[in-house]
Amino acid sequence: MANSEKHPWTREEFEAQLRGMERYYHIHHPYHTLMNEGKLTKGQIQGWVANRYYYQVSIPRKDANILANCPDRETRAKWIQRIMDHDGHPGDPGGIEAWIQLGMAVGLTREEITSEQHVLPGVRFAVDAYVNFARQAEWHEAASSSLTELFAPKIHQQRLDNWPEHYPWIDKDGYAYFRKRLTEARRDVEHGLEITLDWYKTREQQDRMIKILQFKLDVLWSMADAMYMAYINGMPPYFNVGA
Ligand SMILES: O=C(O)c1cc(C(=O)O)c2c(n1)C(=O)C(=O)c1cc(C(=O)O)[nH]c1-2
Repeated sequence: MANSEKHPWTREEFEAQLRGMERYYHIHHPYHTLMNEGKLTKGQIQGWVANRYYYQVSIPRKDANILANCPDRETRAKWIQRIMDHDGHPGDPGGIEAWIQLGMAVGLTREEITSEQHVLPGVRFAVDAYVNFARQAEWHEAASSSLTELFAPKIHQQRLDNWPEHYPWIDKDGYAYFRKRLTEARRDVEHGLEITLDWYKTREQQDRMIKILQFKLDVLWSMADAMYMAYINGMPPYFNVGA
């Protein structure tokens, strides 16, 4: 049956389909399962934190692209909060600073983190693909691509629950980022879902949204693949050709 002949999903069915995509979330990537089971070395944890920094600094640029393409004032007034969450505002140093604190808690220096010297090309390409998608896509589509955040509170909570036991060498002050995201991600998801469930009406459009969410899941999975190759297989780019 062609897409156009299929019945559209109801709001509830559509939301259930989106939530069902959790099976492809990076929580299931071996880099993350090893991390959650306490099986990563200090260097492998440091590699993850240093690389994820590039995601952290790119998220507000992604959100600024969505704002730039959005003619709806009410949406912009809400969406701008995401930029402030990460970049900070008076009274809150912001998520990027909290991530740097996490980096220092795992033994990296501020300079090592902010210089992006450890960021792998594969991670950079994956994250840049997300920012570029937000720049070029119709704004509802770009906004809806944030919905991997549906699955994020669980992964942040797992880290808060398991890291102190598995990685006692990490300074507890470093965990503020994960705590901060628990509430922020839930609020983001509420707004993101509202936009998404209102926007995609026909089954063809809803199927397209599933593909957009898959793209975003691919971004996160590909980041973890690049880190697995470099830090677990010991095969960073050019490892075999010498300096
Ligand atoms: O640690 C994680 O696994 C994880 C995943 C995601 C995500 O699912 O995209 C985000 C975050 N963290 C996060 O902290 C964050 O601020 C965030 C913003 C967004 C987004 O797409 O706008 N995703 C995520």
